[in-house]
Amino acid sequence: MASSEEDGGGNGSVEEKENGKKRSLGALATAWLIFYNVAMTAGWLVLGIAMVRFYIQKGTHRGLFRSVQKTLKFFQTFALLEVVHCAVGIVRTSVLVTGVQVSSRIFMVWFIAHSIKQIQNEESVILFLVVWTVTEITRYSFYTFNLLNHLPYFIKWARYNFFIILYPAGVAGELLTIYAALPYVKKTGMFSLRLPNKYNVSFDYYYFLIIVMFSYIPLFPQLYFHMLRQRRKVLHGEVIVEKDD
Ligand SMILES: CCCCCCCCCCCCC[C@@H](O)CC(=O)SCCNC(=O)CCNC(=O)[C@H](O)C(C)(C)COP(=O)(O)OP(=O)(O)OC[C@H]1O[C@@H](n2cnc3c(N)ncnc32)[C@H](O)[C@@H]1OP(=O)(O)O
Repeated sequence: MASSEEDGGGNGSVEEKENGKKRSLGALATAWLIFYNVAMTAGWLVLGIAMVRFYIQKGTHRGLFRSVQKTLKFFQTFALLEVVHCAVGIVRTSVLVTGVQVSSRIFMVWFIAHSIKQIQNEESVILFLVVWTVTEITRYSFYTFNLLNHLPYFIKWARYNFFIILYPAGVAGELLTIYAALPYVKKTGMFSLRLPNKYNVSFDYYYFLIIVMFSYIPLFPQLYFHMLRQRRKVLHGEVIVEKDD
């Protein structure tokens, strides 16, 4: 998975550097991105406030996922547009990096937390929810202020430092949640297709989940090192020289 610098990408501000020159992002694209990022910041803020209020009022995490799930599903699914942004080139980040990040989140929301009610009260669900919320409030406000050319340093700092802890914590929450789902999936055979059937195809969701868990081993470091490279570039001004080949 190439880094965005290696792709020649990794830029979505009003003015983009291209081959050493500055390139203006169209007014329409900029306006859309500002709208998108403001909406996403607001959405994740609403989610964060709802979680804090729930915990203060009820004094427990039980029922928290259920109470915030509509907002979570809406805004996390809306993030599919990020892959579109990369694909159409208004945000020059790698489609692959963004695709892995967004699809793993969509998978967690719809095919794990939504589909398996029995695991919704696990502490690990709250762990990834809190981690995602802090990450996304920081990330979308970073993009918004960056597009407006008024980026406070502490937001930039938070964007490129919080992930050092939050990424492994989020991954731990996600993996523990999938792990907690395994016995239920095995017992019920959900989303599985057994032979014989008219399609002559068999699929076992239980083993699929185990493969997904193992796929974190090669994929997560790629995302983490991508962010470390972004951090070096943005906070320390390091230029990553493209290879000729
Ligand atoms: C079907 C089953 C699939 C199962 C797959 C299983 C494998 C899963 C392995 C992966 C595990 C992931 C786990 C994960 O979910 C856990 C967490 O998220 S924990 C929380 C911590 N996470 C993070 O901090 C990362 C959050 N995500 C991201 O940051 C991005 O999604 C990522 C693509 C990883 C990196 O983003 P990007 O490359 O864009 O980096 P930058 O933020 O530095 O941006 C680069 C430039 O692009 C501009 N940009 C990007 N997006 C926008 C936007 N929306 N609006 C405007 N501009 C944008 C940005 O400003 C930068 O421009 P510039 O260089 O000018 O500053």
